[in-house]
Amino acid sequence: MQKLVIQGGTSLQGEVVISGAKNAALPILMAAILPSEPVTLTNVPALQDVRTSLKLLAELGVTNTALGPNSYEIQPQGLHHHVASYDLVKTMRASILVLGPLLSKFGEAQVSLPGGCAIGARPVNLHIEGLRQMGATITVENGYIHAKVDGRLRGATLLMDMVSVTGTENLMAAATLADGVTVIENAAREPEVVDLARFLNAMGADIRGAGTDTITIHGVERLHGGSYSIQPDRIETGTFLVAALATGGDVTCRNTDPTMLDAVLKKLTEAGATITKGADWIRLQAPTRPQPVTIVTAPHPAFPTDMQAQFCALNAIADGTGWVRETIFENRFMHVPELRRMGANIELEGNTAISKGVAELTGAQVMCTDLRASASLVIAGLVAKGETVVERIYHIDRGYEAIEKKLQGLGANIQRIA
Ligand SMILES: CC(=O)N[C@H]1[C@@H](OP(=O)(O)OP(=O)(O)OC[C@H]2O[C@@H](n3ccc(=O)[nH]c3=O)[C@H](O)[C@@H]2O)O[C@H](CO)[C@@H](O)[C@@H]1O
Ligand SMILES: C=C(OP(=O)(O)O)C(=O)O
Repeated sequence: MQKLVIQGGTSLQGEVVISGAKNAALPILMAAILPSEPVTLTNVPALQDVRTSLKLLAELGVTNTALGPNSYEIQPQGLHHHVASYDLVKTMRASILVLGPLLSKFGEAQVSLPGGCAIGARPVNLHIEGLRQMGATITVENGYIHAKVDGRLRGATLLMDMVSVTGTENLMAAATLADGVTVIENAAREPEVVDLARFLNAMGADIRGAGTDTITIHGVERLHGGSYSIQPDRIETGTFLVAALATGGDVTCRNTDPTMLDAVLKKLTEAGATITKGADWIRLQAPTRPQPVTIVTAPHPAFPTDMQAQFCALNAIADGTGWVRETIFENRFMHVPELRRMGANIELEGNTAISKGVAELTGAQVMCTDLRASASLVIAGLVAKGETVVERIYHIDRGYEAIEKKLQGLGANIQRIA
């Protein structure tokens, strides 16, 4: 199994180009089933999750042609199969995003239940309830969701019990081809929901209100083909900025969008960073040592759960005591015991990680448990004295394109070894 080997202690300097967003690319790839003509997607990040999505689509008959390392033509005309198998779904929870588009376009979908993962149980009851309200018959048997609809889905008013990002995306995508008007209330406001709406509208859908908590979708008979560029990854951007701050560096992220990162930039500033920004770039200049910060994760526009592990690594070396409270997932502190192995002084009290910053972390052999936990270990390794070996990096490859190459470009001493 591949590992990352990091010699810590170098401050990151220079420029890094941010990739397209994983969490925008995945719903858009699944929604590319919906149009009746080919769709060209650009700025698609080269990630394991994207490769899994393309494989899942291919099994349904939706083939693709790579037009370059980050662009694909998706051919939805071949859709002829309706089963998303456990073998693929178990490697990528976001496979659930195929449910709404497949049911809406094909009239039938059989999708393996994704099950829980390292960060929490992550049920999909809201996805299922919403589709039922739109007229689908859904049963769960033998670990699979079996969904069917006679004719088209029907527009409905869907009040979401909780804010769910992929729940909102699944229902919004399904509603584009439904008969009538669908209103999603208490919708997720994440920028990735907005990117999906923009994509679907570019293919002829009629979606209004994405980015607010009420989204209205007027169903249309068909979607056409076209081209779309995936938005930049705000979480990758935030991760590089935290790495820059933790290492006392000076880094500019290019091809990004500062407007999606307000909560993260606020916390970086509180930690002592000087932030400057333009339309598509953000520069971070670090102080000698970061100040501790307090963070409460919550749905957008509040602080994103996908950035809390990275800030745990930052608090670990800050000049004082800080804390991070996780309110979205029940088990998202798997990085804490690993950070402790590197000398961090972090206590867990319920859903809060309280960190007394230490002057120095020391390199160690550590193990990734999930995607963002992996990012926090890489950040800690960049700061630590000596060598850090990060194992099980298949987690990191799900969501960070060429992470070691990008960090090498900023001067880090990091190698991928087989
Ligand atoms: C591919 C993708 O975009 N993944 C993101 C998405 O995950 P994902 O869409 O899976 O996360 P949700 O927004 O759905 O989850 C929020 C909370 O709602 C709960 N819930 C969700 C659905 C449901 O049917 N029932 C239910 O109880 C979840 O267990 C969790 O506690 O949003 C999360 C929260 O910003 C991010 O961490 C993930 O990176
Ligand atoms: C939790 C994440 O992703 P997923 O929902 O794909 O597991 C993430 O991107 O941090």
